[in-house]
Amino acid sequence: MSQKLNWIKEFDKPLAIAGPCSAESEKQMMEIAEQLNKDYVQVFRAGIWKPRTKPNCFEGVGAIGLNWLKKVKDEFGFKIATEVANASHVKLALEYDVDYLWIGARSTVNPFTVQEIAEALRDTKKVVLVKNPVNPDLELWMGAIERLQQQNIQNLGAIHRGFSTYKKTKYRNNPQWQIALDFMNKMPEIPMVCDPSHICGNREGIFDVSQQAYNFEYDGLMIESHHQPDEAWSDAKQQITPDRLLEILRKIELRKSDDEDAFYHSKINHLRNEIDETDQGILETIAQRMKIASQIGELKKEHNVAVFQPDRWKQIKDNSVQQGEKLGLSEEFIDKLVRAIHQESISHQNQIMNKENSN
Ligand SMILES: O=C(O)C(=O)C[C@]1(C(=O)O)C=C[C@@H](O)C=C1
Repeated sequence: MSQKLNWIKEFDKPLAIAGPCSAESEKQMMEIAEQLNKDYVQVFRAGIWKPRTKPNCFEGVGAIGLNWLKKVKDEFGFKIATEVANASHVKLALEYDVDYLWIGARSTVNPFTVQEIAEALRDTKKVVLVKNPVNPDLELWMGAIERLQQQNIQNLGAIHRGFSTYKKTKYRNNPQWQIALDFMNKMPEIPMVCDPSHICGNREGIFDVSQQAYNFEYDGLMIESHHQPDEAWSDAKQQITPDRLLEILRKIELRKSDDEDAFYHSKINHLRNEIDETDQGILETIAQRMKIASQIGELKKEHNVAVFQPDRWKQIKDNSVQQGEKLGLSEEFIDKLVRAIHQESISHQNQIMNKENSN
């Protein structure tokens, strides 16, 4: 936490940004603001301009909603936040003294858009948060932060909202935690906020994803909250009531980076040694497997047989998934692991084939 940018240290509790997916009416905004617990929620969010997948959907109330946001700020003392997707949104949001502006996942993918927003925000002291791009591209996410830094914008943060997939998983947007963890490693000063609403796409998973984020020492949460979630004009399935939100925020456990306790240290060091030895064994086993694959490669070359053998590959994959299940390893993990091993194996065999060809 200590090396993080100062803006995140302003609050005595972890950052919680909450409020409706979309501003719908002044009454809706005031009712939600009234119901959100001020001890746990510091920032009130509402979408004013909504980028929607399909045309003819509700695309946000537009600038009028900024009046309602401003009223929430004045009457309830929340800081206020909204999404901006172009320079005119930025201009209006600044006019209405919006405190936190975020760049949405569909904007982060486009460097022209990010550049336009960054230039419109030049020198601002407002907090600017960048959602991960919809596609799993760490460089694009970091590149957006760099564009903002180049415009002398210093109060920056990132929002992890998960990544689109063609094959639907239990998540609306697959978290792919490793990408966010890599981001935190490469930009340790940038606070990381998790958006479990967009990761889950439903109400049920929000606690687990939020807790997982805190298990990784994230700095805050952005959770969509509506006084009548079923009636919401956008993303109804993933919004939760202010009461449920409070329950979640109270229940979540925070984690620290380390513990001074001597017993903890000796125990974890011992276990980490065991991990190192096990990893060494895994690598030796994989290297041994590659030697066998190379022998198969030589044999195939002699007999003019193709490297890729779809039936055998399928058999290996199915067997591994079955074995993995017995060992408590997920199908998703086994699938990735055997694919990586197979890819390395066929690349060894290709080298053998090509080397002999060029002689
Ligand atoms: O069984 C083979 O033919 C191999 O070359 C081994 C192997 C593997 O590494 O598992 C590699 C390539 C084939 O597509 C199938 C399997």
